[in-house]
Amino acid sequence: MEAPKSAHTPMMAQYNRLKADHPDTLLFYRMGDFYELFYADAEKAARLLDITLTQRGQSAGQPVVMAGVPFHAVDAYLARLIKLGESVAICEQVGEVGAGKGPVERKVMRVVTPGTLTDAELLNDKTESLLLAVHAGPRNTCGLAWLSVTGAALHLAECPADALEAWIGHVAPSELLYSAEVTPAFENRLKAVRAATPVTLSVRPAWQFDGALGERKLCEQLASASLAAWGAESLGSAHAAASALLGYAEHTQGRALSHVQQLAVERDGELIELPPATRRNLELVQTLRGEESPTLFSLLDTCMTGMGSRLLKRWLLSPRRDRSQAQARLDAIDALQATPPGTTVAPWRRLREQLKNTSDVERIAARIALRQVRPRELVALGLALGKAEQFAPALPEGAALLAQMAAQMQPPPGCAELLATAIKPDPSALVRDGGVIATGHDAELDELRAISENCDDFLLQLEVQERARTGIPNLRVQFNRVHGFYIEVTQSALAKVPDNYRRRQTLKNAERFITPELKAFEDKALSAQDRALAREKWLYEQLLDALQPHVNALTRLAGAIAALDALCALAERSHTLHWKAPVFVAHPCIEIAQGRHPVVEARLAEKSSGGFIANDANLGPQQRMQVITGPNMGGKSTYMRQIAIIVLLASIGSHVPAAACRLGPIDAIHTRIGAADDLANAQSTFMLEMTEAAQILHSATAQSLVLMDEIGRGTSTFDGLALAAGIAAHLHDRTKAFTLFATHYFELTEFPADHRCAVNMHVSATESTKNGGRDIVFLHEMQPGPASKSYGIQVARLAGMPAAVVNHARQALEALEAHQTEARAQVDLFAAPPPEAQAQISAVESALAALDLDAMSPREALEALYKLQKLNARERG
Ligand SMILES: Nc1ncnc2c1ncn2[C@@H]1O[C@H](COP(=O)(O)OP(=O)(O)OP(=O)(O)O)[C@@H](O)[C@H]1O
Repeated sequence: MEAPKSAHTPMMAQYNRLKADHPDTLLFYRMGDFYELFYADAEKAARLLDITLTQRGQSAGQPVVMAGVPFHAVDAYLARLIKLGESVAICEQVGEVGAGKGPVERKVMRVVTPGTLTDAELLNDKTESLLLAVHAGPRNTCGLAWLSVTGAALHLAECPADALEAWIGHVAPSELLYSAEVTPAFENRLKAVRAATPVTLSVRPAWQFDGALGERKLCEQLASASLAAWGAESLGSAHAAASALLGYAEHTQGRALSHVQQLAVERDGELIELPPATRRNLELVQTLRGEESPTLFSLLDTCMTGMGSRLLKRWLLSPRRDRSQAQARLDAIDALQATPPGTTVAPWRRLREQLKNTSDVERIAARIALRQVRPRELVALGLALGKAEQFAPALPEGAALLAQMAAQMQPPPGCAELLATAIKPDPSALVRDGGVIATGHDAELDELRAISENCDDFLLQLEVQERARTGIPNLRVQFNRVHGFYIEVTQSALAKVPDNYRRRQTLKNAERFITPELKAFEDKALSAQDRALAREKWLYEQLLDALQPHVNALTRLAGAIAALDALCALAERSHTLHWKAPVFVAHPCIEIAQGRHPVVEARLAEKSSGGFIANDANLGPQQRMQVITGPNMGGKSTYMRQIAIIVLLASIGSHVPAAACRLGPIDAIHTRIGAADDLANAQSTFMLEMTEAAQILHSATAQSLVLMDEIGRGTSTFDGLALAAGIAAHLHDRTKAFTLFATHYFELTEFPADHRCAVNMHVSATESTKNGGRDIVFLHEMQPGPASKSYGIQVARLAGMPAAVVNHARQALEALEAHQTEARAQVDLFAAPPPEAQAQISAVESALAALDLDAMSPREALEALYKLQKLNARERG
């Protein structure tokens, strides 16, 4: 019976079933050599990838709209879609073609999403792609759980609900999961995060955020009976987030993440706070224009491996308040820099040579666990294991951290040998092409290969034999992939062809034949090839099984190599850029001798445009605030930023660009610099400026470093000045943070006069003798005291302002200055505001407070209530 017109074709019915399981994901449906997309997916893909949209045939009475990409180029298309924040479900043909009646069996093998990437082609070597799940828990706390699918550690944290954005900023995920049942207000906050940073939001069903399930899954993952060893047993909200996180990661990979066996719990208050504004303003990993270089990280990262770069970036963005870890790294750098007696080369140099070309053991280990590893990666892993054996003996003694790493540097026993004997030294890229398993690893495979390899000998022998038998001297016995084996005879010799030759193919000048003997050989050879390929696939799976027990040790080894690489890079940077070790002290201070801004210094060196002028900075209990004045372009921002960067570098355990540095405890680095309209959040420059300043005033403490650059400039002069004065006073009197306060308001140079922990500093500049003293020369030196002039007009002249405008401005300035001196009212900008009126306490309230309720009998309580009522009536007249 014919199917009704309204029914889908069997293939489209299969497609629809698969698509129903992945409604929000583009479905790549494998058809032969193409991945096809249908209907709305096809339209979307055509738009995003600029591929052709076609219509073919009909299903359910409708034309089938489709678009496709060739399977061999799929990685490039995936990369583009992922970059645009899309997710893709990859559906493969898993059944035998032509085995059954309907379409070949298909299955979604994995889902590629921005936060769960595993393919080397899609991942950036130096950047982790993180998946974060957030859960709005009870009592105003949020649970967070995050991981990198190609890493070994799962992270948990709980934070107050209002700190969620800061935590998301700290984790910087590529993809964020949240429950379908969060409140609209919560969802709006996440959407605001997405507007400001490139993160894909993925909504998951509410039941997946289940605390009990999460705890169970975590225990399973860590092979532990409880989470107590990690101090994570009571983090219910984080468990709920972990449940969704692991569920989703497993769903995308189509299997459990057996390699994730480490847990790290991050607690509020352990890290030095680096709010997103600070990361941005200090250009830590991205320039203000959004580029990857020049940044502090691009300057710092001379790591030899991707693992090292990723770890160094993590160190840079997660400095700890407790300095023991930083001190351990500093000790390790010392040991790496000390040239051992009897040698001339510092250990870091030799180790960096050895680290060169070491493959990404961390990601390869994860891909082994996920069974996605490619043959060539296994060869690279084998080479890395060989190298790893040399690292531990080359590590210098005397640093606890290095000793700890040496213990983890032992490659898992037997792993290198297994790889060397199982995989060919130069295997094909893909297992399905064959030529992957080494000769001698499996007798059956060797035998099957021998049959096809002996082919050449057999064909030669047959050729000699048939030439002799037929008397055709140019007869050839050959093979091609399409037609198999054949005997080729030219037209002129056809008369001599024996009876047992069967015609196989006619060409222009020749005929091709087959004989029963050749046919028998063909069957054997071809089936041997097929069987060899199937055997190789099976052996590869066996090899992956055999490698599973090594995954844990490989991951530990990868962590140790990455740490060694990052430490050697820090040692190299310190040597090349003449940095010095900081010293941590317990009392509050930031003391820097001859500090430099490393990125500006490098840029000046590149352009050979003069040396960088180093400057001291001294902040301590008696001098908590510097009010910094000086001309535009004088170097105020550079000076302030360099102090923050030196503090940060010291806090991660790096040497610093200074002659010396002593650093007391630091809990946060806050910055309010520059003014860029936040169009995405529809905030004006001034609004943004005030929002950021308000956040700083709320969260900074006496152990925070605060950079305020030209606060108040986004509004009228009086408003701006008044606000700047108020903010300075708050930071000085209440917050007591270490504050660098750069300003163009000269009035603020009076601030230190009656604020004893503030001092004036200025960047020096002078007028050149050329051009009638009208040009300015920046000296970039920080000097005590306020600046004498602002030189705005000279800077404008330097910038190429037309002479007429400059002259006009100069005259106007003279007039303004004369007027201001006469009319300046004596306003005390910094006078404390009158105390807020104390609310009067009523007689009823004080009587109520005086009652000792626990000591009263019910009767006494009733009497007291009558009295209070009477009192209230009297008070109200
Ligand atoms: N210490 C220094 N040594 C050498 N060059 C410097 C130094 N500090 C700053 N510069 C140079 O001066 C330029 C301007 O510096 P910076 O932006 O810090 O000035 P500014 O005083 O903050 O200016 P504005 O008030 O306009 O923001 C820098 O880009 C750099 O090239």
